[in-house]
Amino acid sequence: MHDNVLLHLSSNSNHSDSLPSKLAKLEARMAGKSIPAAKPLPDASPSSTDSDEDNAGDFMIQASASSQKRKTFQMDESREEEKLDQEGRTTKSSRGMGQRSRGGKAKEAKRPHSPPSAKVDNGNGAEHKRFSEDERLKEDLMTLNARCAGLGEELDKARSEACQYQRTCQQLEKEINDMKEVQLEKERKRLKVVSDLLIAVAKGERQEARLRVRQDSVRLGNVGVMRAGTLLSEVWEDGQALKDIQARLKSLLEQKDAIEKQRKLLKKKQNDKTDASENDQGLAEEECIATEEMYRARIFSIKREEENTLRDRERYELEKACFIRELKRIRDEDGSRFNHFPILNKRYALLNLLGKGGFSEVYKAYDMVEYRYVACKLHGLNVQWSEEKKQNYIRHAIREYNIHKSLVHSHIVRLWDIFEIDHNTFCTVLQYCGGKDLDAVLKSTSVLPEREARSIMVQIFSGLVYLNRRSQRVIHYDLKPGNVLFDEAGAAKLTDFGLSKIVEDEVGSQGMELTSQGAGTYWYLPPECFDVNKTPLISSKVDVWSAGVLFYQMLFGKRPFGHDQSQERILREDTITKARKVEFPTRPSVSADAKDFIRRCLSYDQMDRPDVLTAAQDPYLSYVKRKP
Ligand SMILES: Nc1ncnc2c1ncn2[C@@H]1O[C@H](COP(=O)(O)OP(=O)(O)OP(=O)(O)O)[C@@H](O)[C@H]1O
Repeated sequence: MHDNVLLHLSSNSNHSDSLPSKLAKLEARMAGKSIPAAKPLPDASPSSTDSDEDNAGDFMIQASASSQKRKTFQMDESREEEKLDQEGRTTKSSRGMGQRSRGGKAKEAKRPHSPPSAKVDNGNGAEHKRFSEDERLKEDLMTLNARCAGLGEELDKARSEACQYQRTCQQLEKEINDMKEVQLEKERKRLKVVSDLLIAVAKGERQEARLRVRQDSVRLGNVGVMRAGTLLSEVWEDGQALKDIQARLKSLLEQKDAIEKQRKLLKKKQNDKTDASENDQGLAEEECIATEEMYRARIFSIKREEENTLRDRERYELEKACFIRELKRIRDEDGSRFNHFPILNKRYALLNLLGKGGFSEVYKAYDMVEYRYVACKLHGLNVQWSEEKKQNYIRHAIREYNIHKSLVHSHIVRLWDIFEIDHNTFCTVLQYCGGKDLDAVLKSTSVLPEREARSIMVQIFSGLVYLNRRSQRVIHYDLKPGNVLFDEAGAAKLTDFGLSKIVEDEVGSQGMELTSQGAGTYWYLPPECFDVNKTPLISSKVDVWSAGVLFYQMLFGKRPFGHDQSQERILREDTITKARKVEFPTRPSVSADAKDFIRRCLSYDQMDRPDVLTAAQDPYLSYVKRKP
């Protein structure tokens, strides 16, 4: 805005810049009066001007030039006014200028013009005319001088205003930059405070975890080191709780034995008293029956106690499994090269280790850009691997990333980010699930009530349906308890798409070729994946089988096929290839509908097994009862 005004004023000043020199010339001419007085004034008519250029002389030329300039000046003024009006920014000074110019015009209008006279024939008339011309020129000169001075003043004022504006702008710019710097510094401090607090909390949690483990190890046991020759190996040493349980069981057994002995003695006594009197016999029999009843009651009570103690032992085993898991986690955390609370990629503050997989460590972390907890999965390439193997692993991870990042569903863990840490390590950033994974749940409770297990199945199938309704269908292929996570609210979410397959559009109803045979966790894979005679054709029915195994495990605390077998033994003994019929334990009691659903999911032949979309519609998984 100010620039416009400036430009405008400076253009005016340019215009008036020429004025002083012109005025000086005019003044000089007037002072010198070098106009030849004897020369008659030319006829003012346009035709006479044309015909008599010598007679007209310099003065007339100047005069006509002067009036021409006046006109131009007036035009300039009116243009200037128009322009200012248009911009709606008429300053006070320009208003003054306008008034002045209007005053000037008024004067101009009042000023008697010297009409070209047809009868200029005597000296007096010419003298008079020259005099009035001189007067007019003087007046013009004064007006122009005043105008010139006014414009000069305005120019100075505008220049000083411009300088002021410039200084203000520079000042403001500096203030903005200072404020930005302060803001950045504050942000840095804030993040530092946040990360320091998070780290302090995480450190506290670490200490607490180690203290708990130390305390629990007295009760639950510990891993000790055993030396056999030069070989050192780790062995589990039972804790006091198991020793107490076993001592209690032993004592109960001894008590039971003692009572049994006494019972036998009593029986023997009864037999020996057969020769006593009838009366005595009656009394003795009464006594014997009462004693026998007492022994029986005692044995019942011992058995009850025994059952309770066995339950305690079961609980102990579950606690021990969790304890060992925690021990392993702490040991992995202590051995991790990321255990010093680093900030990765300038935004992820690593806190505590959540767990370690085959080739990865998963840390709980805080995203300081999005302000949320995340799980950072650090994939480490083994430095001893060949370059080809490393490239293979990276290709595999990128493939997994590309599949997983596009999945957005409430029952699928979100994948937010991926970045490189160093030449041999990269990190994927996942949605943090604050609950346990299903594996940990099953290690701590062995079986789940049917209602709870069914709800988890409904959620798993919700995720699977999403995978099968997308334009690019996905077979998860690695559904197992460790790949079902729970968030803080208890919602189940599928994760780990490392083995998943994309079903291409042209795949027929028979399914797609399984090219990566041998991968996966065998307890959870269907028979078709073990077919060695031909390249198996697979479909979403693989995930239906795995879901059936998961459901069975949640309800009965064990896997339906090869539960106690190692992966290697499952392959060697063709356990799954022989898994034609699923058997159910009698306990715990589970509804017939649940068993039927499991049977459908674990149909040996793919043709008989429902696909994901059909299984998800199963009445057993529907909370809304359908009308028959
Ligand atoms: N998004 C997550 N939120 C919270 N915990 C997670 C998350 N992802 C993984 N974990 C935990 O981190 C641990 C290691 O996970 P990871 O997926 O690396 O292991 P895994 O599945 O046991 O191994 P692998 O992938 O090699 O089979 C597990 O205990 C898992 O519960």
